[in-house]
Amino acid sequence: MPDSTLTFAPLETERFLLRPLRTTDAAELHRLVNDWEVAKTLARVPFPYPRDLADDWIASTVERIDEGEAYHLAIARREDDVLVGCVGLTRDREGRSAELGYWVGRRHWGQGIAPEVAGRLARWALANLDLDRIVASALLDNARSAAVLKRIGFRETGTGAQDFLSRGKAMPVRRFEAGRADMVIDAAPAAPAALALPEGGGKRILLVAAVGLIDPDGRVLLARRPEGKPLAGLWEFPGGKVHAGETPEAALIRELKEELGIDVTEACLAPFAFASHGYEAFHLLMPLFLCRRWEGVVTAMEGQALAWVRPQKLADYAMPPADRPLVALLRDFL
Ligand SMILES: Nc1nc2c([nH]c(=O)n2[C@@H]2O[C@H](COP(=O)(O)OP(=O)(O)OP(=O)(O)O)[C@@H](O)[C@H]2O)c(=O)[nH]1
Repeated sequence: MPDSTLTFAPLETERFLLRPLRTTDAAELHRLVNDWEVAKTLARVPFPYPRDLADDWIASTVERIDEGEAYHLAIARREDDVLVGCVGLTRDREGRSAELGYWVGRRHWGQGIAPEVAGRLARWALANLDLDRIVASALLDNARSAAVLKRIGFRETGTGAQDFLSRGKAMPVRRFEAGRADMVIDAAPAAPAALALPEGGGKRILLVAAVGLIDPDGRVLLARRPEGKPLAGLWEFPGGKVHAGETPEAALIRELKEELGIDVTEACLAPFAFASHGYEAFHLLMPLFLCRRWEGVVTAMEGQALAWVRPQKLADYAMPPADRPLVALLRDFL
């Protein structure tokens, strides 16, 4: 888990690297943020901004990344590591939510930096931290920031008031929110297993084969959907779409080799139950097999997080809505 600055792998975007701040960023950070045009839009930044505060702030961001509490990162140009601003996320563990914020130095405005970096951090967070939603706010008269949030998938939820350190008073703000469904980049699943459209229209049926792999201790394998896929960050049973001309068993054997590097035979796949669930863009039909025997070592071939989970603990993992009935059945059966 990227919970430490030692192990926190910088996030890449097309033009920038989002990396932990360093002590050597302090002078440039101070130069960029000690600017009324920037500070006046930020709730937690004083103006004027004392030079020492840059050092203290950088030290605190490093600590908070290590503790997994907040991820305030430098926006650094990939070609020359020049600092152009900051983007950050502060967690509220109880609410399974986090607050997104960002600023870009005035000399770097007009290049579309904010949507590029804020979108990347929000997608990363939903895929890798145990969050269900991200919130953000923009000053009522900051149309530019509101447009950034809308562009990356945030929905406007209302208005409110927030204390602004730079202004020394509470200011009216517009509030925004995004969950997994909002951040999806590629909402429509690829076509392969689309069965014919039902007469009279309606949603197409997507056939997906999945498996409950069970280890000798009776634990079930869950895999986390990686960033970039719909529902990123949710835990699911390994598997995938059934391609045209494939049986569910053949699809599963192929997917288990591709995703987990293991060999499974059809004889070891026992039909167990199925999920039938209406998503917005399609209706999912998903047979779930159980499997206790395979060859090879379970390996995250696509870098996805994996977890062997006791049946009673399955409910602690956020899973796609289609899986809920399957979890209950598994818990009773195992
Ligand atoms: N494998 C799997 N998919 C599930 C589960 N529950 C569930 O709703 N799904 C849905 O079934 C669909 C599976 O598609 P996928 O994108 O994983 O299929 P795939 O591996 O072929 O992906 P790819 O087309 O990106 O290669 C997704 O829409 C996913 O959200 C589950 O427990 N396991």
